[in-house]
Amino acid sequence: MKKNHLLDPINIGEWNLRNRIVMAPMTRSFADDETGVVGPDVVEYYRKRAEDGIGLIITEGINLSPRAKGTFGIPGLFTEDQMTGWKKVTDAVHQEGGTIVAQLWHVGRLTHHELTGGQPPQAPSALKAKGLVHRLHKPYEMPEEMTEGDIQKVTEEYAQAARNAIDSGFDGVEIHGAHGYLIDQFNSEATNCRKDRYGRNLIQRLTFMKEVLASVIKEIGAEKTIIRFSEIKDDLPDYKWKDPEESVQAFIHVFQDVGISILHPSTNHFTETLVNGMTLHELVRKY
Ligand SMILES: Cc1cc2nc3c(=O)[nH]c(=O)nc-3n(C[C@H](O)[C@H](O)[C@H](O)COP(=O)(O)O)c2cc1C
Repeated sequence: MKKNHLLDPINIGEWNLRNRIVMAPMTRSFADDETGVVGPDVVEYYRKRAEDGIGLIITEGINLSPRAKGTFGIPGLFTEDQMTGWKKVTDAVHQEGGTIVAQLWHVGRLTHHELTGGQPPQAPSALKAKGLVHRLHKPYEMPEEMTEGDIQKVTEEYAQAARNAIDSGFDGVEIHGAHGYLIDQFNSEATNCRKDRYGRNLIQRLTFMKEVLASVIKEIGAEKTIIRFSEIKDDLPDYKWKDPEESVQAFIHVFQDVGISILHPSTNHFTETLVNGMTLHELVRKY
């Protein structure tokens, strides 16, 4: 009989995981909405998952700045109080023998000024998302097109949030590059019509993701960094990569260029887009 390795230890990056069970990132909206600080309920939530034996916990998406926030109750990693809150979570998980990484999230255009302290949403291009803001139930607003200065600032915020994660006791970070949020808005031709070096064609659209990854890796190292990416955009359910094989190849080239090797493809909804009979995971493995 073929041996099942699910409960065998495995080394990934810098982590010696006790088994191969990974908890997917899941937004819980448990944080104090005003401060983005997590409380004892969040400590207990993650402690329990570690006690239950999960090998690697990837947290819910965490805001890297006030402007990154897309709905109510999302925690942050950009103030001292937020870091103090997370330190209690990471201590509790480590006491249970677990490993935990922080998923860093910026929603880009998928928000509203009522959620971001009065600031308008920002995005690669001034293209408004269809539909209503999650739980605010108001239409999305026209985002501000980011200048090169804005792009530089947000890139630095990713690196700072990654540093804050390590200083709060996390074992690493996952960069949320999937599901139609800011990085994905740069990656996709549906949401990026820039004419500068961040747009124009597939390779250049991936420049923002590449620079974010490079700045995070410079700050904390590639051995502590995961990238999540996907085809599906929550706000554009019918969107499909025009040429999935070309897209996956371009993504993998970026990952190789910056030296990141811990990949988290989100296969949610990819199943209809089998390429030559291959799933997204098989395609990723091919390149
Ligand atoms: C309640 C809920 C919240 C989620 N929040 C996030 C999130 O914060 N970040 C993220 O990358 N994915 C998020 N997801 C997607 C999950 O990580 C996962 O990809 C999805 O449930 C599909 O599962 P599968 O990948 O096993 O098919 C969320 C899913 C659920 C059900």
